[in-house]
Amino acid sequence: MSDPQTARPKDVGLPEHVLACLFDLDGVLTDTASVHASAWKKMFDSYLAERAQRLGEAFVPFEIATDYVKYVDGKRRQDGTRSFLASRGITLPEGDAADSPETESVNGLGTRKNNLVHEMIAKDGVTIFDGTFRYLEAAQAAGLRIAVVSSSANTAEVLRVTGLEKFVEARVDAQAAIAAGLNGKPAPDTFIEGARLLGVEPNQAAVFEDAIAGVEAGRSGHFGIVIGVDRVGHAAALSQHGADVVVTDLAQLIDNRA
Ligand SMILES: O=P(O)(O)OC[C@H]1O[C@@H](O)[C@H](O)[C@@H](O)[C@@H]1O
Repeated sequence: MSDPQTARPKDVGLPEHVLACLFDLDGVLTDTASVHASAWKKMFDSYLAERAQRLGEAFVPFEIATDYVKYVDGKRRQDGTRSFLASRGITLPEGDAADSPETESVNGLGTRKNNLVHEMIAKDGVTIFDGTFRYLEAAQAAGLRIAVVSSSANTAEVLRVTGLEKFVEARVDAQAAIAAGLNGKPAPDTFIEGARLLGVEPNQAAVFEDAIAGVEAGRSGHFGIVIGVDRVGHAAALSQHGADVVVTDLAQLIDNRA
């Protein structure tokens, strides 16, 4: 349990009642939202092109600026797949986790995309944003507890290859959420679980999110503060959907504090 007497949340630009930080991973701590976005585009474009040809329809590509941000970003893999397909009026069978990448199912398309993510990470590694280490070190020094709450099934791997795992006291990822029967973002369940694991109430925790589904989860869970992290120029949408404050890098919270 964090000690309210010794925690100094002001040092990292957070309100005094905040005792813990719940960080999303992709797009907040690591530049992996862009990796996911490219993999989604590659997978959906190849699927949509093949489908259009088969059905004699026009091919309308997947757009990162609109389709990814609106339907996929921040959600669990299957939820993102289903949500984008629904926006195009396409319904596919769910299938299951064992589906091969060739299977025309929600899980099969998800596997195709996941294979691309693994190829990209193996080839190019993972980039960490400028302010990430500085902010995590400062948050730790300020006595704040730290959890990562991500929809990605690749969370543990990304934390390991980046060396960020040493900061993380609790992790709620796709596997943990599914095992515990928690709803994915935009439901607040996974952030509530992160707060619970750190021994704080939701209103004593700050949520850090770059995705619309994520700030919506922060708002509906009544957390202490929701910090929107805008890496792609969607600050207005983050504010509209639940961010109390929007920054373009975590270090701004230290540099611009009152
Ligand atoms: O396919 P994964 O690694 O389980 O990730 C699912 C989702 O995880 C989220 O963290 C990302 O914002 C999404 O872009 C991604 O699609």
